[in-house]
Amino acid sequence: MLTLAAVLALALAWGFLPEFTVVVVSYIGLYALVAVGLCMLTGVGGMTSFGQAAFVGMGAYATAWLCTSPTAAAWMGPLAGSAIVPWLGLALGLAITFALAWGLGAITVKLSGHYLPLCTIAWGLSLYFLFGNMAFLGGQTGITGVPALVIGGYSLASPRALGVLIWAVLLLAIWLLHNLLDSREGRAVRALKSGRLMAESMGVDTARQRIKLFVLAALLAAMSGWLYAHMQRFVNPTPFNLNIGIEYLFMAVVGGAGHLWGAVLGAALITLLKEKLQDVLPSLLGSSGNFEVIVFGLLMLLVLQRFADGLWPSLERLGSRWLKPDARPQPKTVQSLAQRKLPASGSVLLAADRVTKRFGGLVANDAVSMNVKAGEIHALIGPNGAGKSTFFNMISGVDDPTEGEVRLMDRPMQRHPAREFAALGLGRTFQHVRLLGQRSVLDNVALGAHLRARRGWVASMLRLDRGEEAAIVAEARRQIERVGLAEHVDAPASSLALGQQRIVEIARALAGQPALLLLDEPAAGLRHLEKRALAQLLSQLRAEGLGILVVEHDMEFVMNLADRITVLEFGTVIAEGTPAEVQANPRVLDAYLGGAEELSA
Ligand SMILES: Nc1ncnc2c1ncn2[C@@H]1O[C@H](COP(=O)(O)OP(=O)(O)OP(=O)(O)O)[C@@H](O)[C@H]1O
Repeated sequence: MLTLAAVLALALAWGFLPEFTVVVVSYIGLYALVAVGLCMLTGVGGMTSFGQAAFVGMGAYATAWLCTSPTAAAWMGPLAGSAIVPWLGLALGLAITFALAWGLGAITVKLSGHYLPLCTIAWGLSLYFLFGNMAFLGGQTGITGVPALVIGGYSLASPRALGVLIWAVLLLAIWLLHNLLDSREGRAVRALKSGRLMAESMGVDTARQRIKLFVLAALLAAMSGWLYAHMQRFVNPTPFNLNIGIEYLFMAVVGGAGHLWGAVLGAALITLLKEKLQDVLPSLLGSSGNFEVIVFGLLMLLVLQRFADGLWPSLERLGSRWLKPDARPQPKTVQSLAQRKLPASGSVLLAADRVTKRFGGLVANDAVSMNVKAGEIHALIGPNGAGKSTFFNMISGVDDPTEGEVRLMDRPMQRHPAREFAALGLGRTFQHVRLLGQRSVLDNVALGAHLRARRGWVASMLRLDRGEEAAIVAEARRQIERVGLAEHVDAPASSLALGQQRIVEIARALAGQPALLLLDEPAAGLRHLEKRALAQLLSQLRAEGLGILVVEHDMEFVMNLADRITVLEFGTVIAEGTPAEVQANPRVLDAYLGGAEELSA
């Protein structure tokens, strides 16, 4: 609301603002366009890039070259010099950026940790030097004589006219990105930040999403470069160097990486701050040194120290004291999501045949064979270090067995990624809870339904996915109610107790309508009554025909619930049978220290 009011006020005042202010506000718009792309890349997707300035340069140089080069003019024939050329320049800039960002992204975004930011520095530097060393791009002097944009015969030569286009493009970009974030694809993009394992297990193709995000941020930067070239009317390499790339990152982070309006705030603050420092410092400290760079650096340090999440979240908190957040509109009729036909009760869903996993000399799983059938709860137990988690990884696509075979729904699954397991009907939870802590329970659970819907990025951006999105949200609500967490539906996931977070993970798995559910220590951290409710829920799921495999240390829970139990010790199956058979097995009793009491719960 407040942001809308601010934008409206700016629109009304636009005609009356002094020329200098108009120029500054237009620059803020240009920088903000790059910063919102970075906000998606870094704040939402968790990938840091120092190299965005190079993409801005790509957009600027493409149009500058096309508009001024005699070679380009010869290619264009009668079109040369017409008002359409800058628009062709935009198409050229976006096309080159798209191809380059896709290529660079394919190589770099696979890298994790500090390697990715280092790579962005490397290509950011390379592209910057390329601009300065290419004779046809004018070397260090650059290209002059870039024409003004013309729309429908109306020239955008003045900053006041071009500024309107810049802010229109920025607002359109924010609207599209906001829509994207509020969709199934947006949830998939957000999931990237919590690591590949969780996202892939929900059916998200993480490599593809990361590249798409990277290309999106690069295209926004190129768009900004195009507008910049037609505002400045000349280009040279200086505004596209690494320092500026770092400043763009500052804008996104100071504003509040992950918040689109935070990027606009960051762009405004940093532009105004630099402007003021350049004015004030020389008169205070003399003009012999670049003091503004030093003071700017120190101020950034202070802001980041005080507001680690950026300024926007603090502003939002302040605003929420006076303004109620907009309620999510609830559609009256909701279409239903694709339904999976569950396999017949008793059919084998998962079969592990002599699965062996070696870590160097250590055999974590030694020829483990077991199966899970539809309509049964199968428990996998064993002392610490017995190899349960390793086996869990083998049967969920996280890791491949050294030997042996895993079949899911009768299909061999070697070297298939976790998302293909999810597509075949495997839902899972994690030993160490993997939720997006800042997002609501509803959002987290809705991610589980990712594979039950189809709409992609473009449909999401244009809000053509509303029917499907409403169906996902309705399904997520249904699953949250089913697991008994209805009162927490809008709470951030991290505000729940750890035991409840495990239940949220179960609801998320259920939202995918799995045929087989793998639960890693679901009862850990639950209180007695909560465990009873969980046991009831799992029994109900079994009655509905789901196959459930539970890895669990709580013997009372397991013995009262499971139909069959497999016991692992030192990576080997030492027993398999009903709870009564397992409890009477001397090898099992031996395996558990003081096992007699522990097992006969
Ligand atoms: N990535 C790995 N590299 C080397 N060794 C590993 C790796 N993962 C597991 N191990 C080893 O394999 C063995 C089995 O570990 P695993 O985590 O599967 O046991 P677990 O039964 O799940 O134990 P817990 O109940 O404590 O979770 C352990 O000795 C462990 O140290």
